[in-house]
Amino acid sequence: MQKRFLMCRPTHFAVTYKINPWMDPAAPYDTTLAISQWESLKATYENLGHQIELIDPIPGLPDMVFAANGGTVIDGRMFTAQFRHAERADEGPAYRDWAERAGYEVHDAKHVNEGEGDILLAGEYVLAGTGFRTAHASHAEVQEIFGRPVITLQLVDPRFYHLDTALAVLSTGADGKPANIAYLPEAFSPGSQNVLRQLFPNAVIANIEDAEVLGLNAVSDGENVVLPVQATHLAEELRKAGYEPIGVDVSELRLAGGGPKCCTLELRS
Ligand SMILES: CN(C)C(=N)NCCC[C@H](N)C(=O)O
Repeated sequence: MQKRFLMCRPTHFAVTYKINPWMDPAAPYDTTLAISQWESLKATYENLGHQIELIDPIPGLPDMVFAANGGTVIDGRMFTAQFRHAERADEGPAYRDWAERAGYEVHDAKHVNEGEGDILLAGEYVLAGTGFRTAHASHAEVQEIFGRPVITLQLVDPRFYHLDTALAVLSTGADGKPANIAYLPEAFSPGSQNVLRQLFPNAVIANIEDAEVLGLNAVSDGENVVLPVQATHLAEELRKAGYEPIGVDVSELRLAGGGPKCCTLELRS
């Protein structure tokens, strides 16, 4: 199923502050390598037939490459992001302006939420993470704006601070398969694990080694799943479940705590 994605070239990528456990401002990073890894990710999507839109990177916003945090776009409406940390605050208006210029109906967030980092459409439900970044109060905003049932999921491990570091949507229901996900159970509270088991009895279960290379930060079109090449166990499980795993190396971006999905905001008209 062909998709439309918004991406941001990591021209100004850097690790100069620490807002998640993956980031170490004292460690070396390589912006040139980050750019070439990102170019390969973009080419991977294009080879799969997906359409890519680009937003201009802004100097001084080193995490802007993580476009998935820039908002949530469903049914031609954008719910804007409001970042938890001051270091990323200016990204919200930048993505908002892009959406307005592109003709989306823009709905401004009243509460902290980090876009598709924590808000994922999975069939008839919107799965919404909370615990580290996105405020629980924003889940009600999402439900009101998109008119879809929102399922709150409680994240419990600071390494998996966004929902899309612990859970990937594999099929949406719109791609001819029943909605399905892959996830790391222990990244969620016991109650949330029960909810996920009930809603997705056929989910692909990842292990901690997959999650530790951000393997669940994956992008699926219902058939092909683009994921970090280092997540070999998850790739095998996906293959067994009938998906085609496509490994990409975005290890330089992992130094900031992001993977393929983080670089990819889905635009749903
Ligand atoms: C799942 N998504 C979108 C992400 N995990 N995004 C990466 C954000 C990385 C950034 N340094 C931060 O900590 O906000």
